[in-house]
Amino acid sequence: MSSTTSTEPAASGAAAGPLGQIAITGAVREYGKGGRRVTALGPIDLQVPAGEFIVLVGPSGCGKSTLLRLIAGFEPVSRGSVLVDGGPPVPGHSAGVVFQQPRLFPWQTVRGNVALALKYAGVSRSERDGQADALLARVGLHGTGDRRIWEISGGQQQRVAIARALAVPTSLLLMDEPFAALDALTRERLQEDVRQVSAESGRTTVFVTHSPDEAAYLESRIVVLSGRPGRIAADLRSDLPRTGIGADELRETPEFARLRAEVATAVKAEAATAERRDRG
Ligand SMILES: Nc1ncnc2c1ncn2[C@@H]1O[C@H](COP(=O)(O)OP(=O)(O)OP(=O)(O)O)[C@@H](O)[C@H]1O
Repeated sequence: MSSTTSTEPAASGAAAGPLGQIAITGAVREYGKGGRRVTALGPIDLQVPAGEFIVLVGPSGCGKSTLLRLIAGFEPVSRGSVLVDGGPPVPGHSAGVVFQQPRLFPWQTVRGNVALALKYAGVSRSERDGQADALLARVGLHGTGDRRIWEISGGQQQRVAIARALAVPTSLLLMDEPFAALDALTRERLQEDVRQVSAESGRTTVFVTHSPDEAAYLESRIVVLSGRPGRIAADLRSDLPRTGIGADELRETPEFARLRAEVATAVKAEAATAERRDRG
């Protein structure tokens, strides 16, 4: 992906604290009412310094997406607090979010999809197309602005979704299994690119995945959640070499294999514990 753009994350309002910092304290999310109340997540305590890239993994249904929605401000906490840049997150403003499905507007062009996000971010009409093209170039889609959504591949659609998330003027990027529906080759290319985009933009990034391989490839801080209600079971950090080494070469190192196995073992152990508990 190209690093040439003038669209850098902007300050997200008057909130105090370093831009992109996430502070989660005793956060719990419950669903339902009365006797049917279910704790889906927590309590969670998690600090993510500004500019850090963390990967969230855990058994199915443990609350990974719920945690992301709390950080995005799409849902409130039932107890505890989630602060972004020192204040409560504001939905649509505190974070750029990429979902498993690109969720693009099919009646808009590729450029139009990104320009719409820029419109909501308050960018003037005269600047939108230029900034949209710069963001598209940044995610490897130079020259595709006039194409229709149905004319581009699934991988390219997900790149448009990333460009759209980068259009949100915040220092936080949240990604919820964004590559799960893509073929292996496209997925690997996008993994490489997302690491680069995140590093170039300096955004704090929280990336949810089911895949131990993806987790190990993407980052050195991997947070493993337990089975429901999701709590932090492990906060793994590795010193895997990540600069001056190609993706294939990295995947062939014994350190990478060890980290991938460590993540897989931790997730399997949490899933087994949750299963035993659910069976009573
Ligand atoms: N709106 C809701 N109402 C009731 N329960 C919900 C709601 N959203 C999520 N849940 C429950 O909360 C739990 C956590 O769901 P969540 O989707 O966050 O898990 P996840 O780890 O992202 O799952 P997966 O890996 O399968 O995508 C699940 O048991 C789910 O059924």
